[in-house]
Amino acid sequence: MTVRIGTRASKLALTQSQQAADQLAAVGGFPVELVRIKTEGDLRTGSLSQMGGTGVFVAALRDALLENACDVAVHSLKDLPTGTALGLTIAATPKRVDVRDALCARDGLKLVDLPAGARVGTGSPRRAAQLRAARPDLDVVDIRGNVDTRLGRVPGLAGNAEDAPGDLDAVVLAAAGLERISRLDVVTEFFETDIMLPAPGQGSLAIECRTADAPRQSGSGEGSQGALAQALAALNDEDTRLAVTAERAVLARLEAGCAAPVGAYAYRKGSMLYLEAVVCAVDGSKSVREKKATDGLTEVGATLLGIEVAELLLAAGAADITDLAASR
Ligand SMILES: NCc1[nH]cc(CCC(=O)O)c1CC(=O)O
Repeated sequence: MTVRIGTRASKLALTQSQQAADQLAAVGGFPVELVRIKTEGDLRTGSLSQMGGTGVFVAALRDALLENACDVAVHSLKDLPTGTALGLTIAATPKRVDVRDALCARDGLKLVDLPAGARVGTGSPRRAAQLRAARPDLDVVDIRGNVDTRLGRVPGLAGNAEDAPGDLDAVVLAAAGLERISRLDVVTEFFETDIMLPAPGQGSLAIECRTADAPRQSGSGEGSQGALAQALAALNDEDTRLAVTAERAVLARLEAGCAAPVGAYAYRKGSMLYLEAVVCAVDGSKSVREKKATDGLTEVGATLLGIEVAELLLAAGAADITDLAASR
């Protein structure tokens, strides 16, 4: 048996798929190969909004799983819509890496050093809103493209000899993506979560497979599981699973679209799961922020925590300060 991992062809996707492949092969003892899946988002160059948002990247991989063109798909969890996919299961969330957003600026500048009017690029309304709240004098510019394209717009950060001049003073990217492609050298400041709450699921991967191949819940006879299911179970990190479950429950309860300016971060400490979430006005003028903890360290407990925090946000006026349904 060779396990086929379906992947997008971007550098970030290939890197994280290869890492998951190596780990699966190591714990499972079976051969693993990568299968490149072309997605609509890779083939077309138009705006993401016209294609239905980042979900298009995910949909092609899910189709490939259901059509048996691959056995496993590795997603960035923050790009996965909160709805479930019929016939598929998120079989593992490996231990999460750095959840923070990171400023990548010219000349080693930190946020406080950027001059008034400095042009800072991000395609994320969540990052734009929190940047503007911290520094209302910045010119936040909407950008898109893969990580290398974005870095290429800041002088000195492209990482190649024929460095383009660059039209931005800085960009904001997830530390996790930069870490995975070994480009943490471009970070000039890591934003702590009090300045910028990350996207729900940021820094975490979701390893998805057909439900028939997925590990069964404990208590239903582990010995009879297939080799793939056992290997997937070994890759799972339960604290990561609880945290991202709570974060994604906030999004789901808010019925927030993929471009809604919502941040959420949960983490387990001892016998408690802590969750903090924010909803912002995109212009940075207002935000509501709530936090809560639970000792219910189960999927259900984490989900209820997310729902409770979402309801606190709604009670505090979240729906009045921003268009929660915003998608692109
Ligand atoms: N939307 C793009 C995307 N999807 C996942 C990551 C990497 C970070 C992660 O895995 O959470 C990135 C790049 C970025 O936001 O800078």
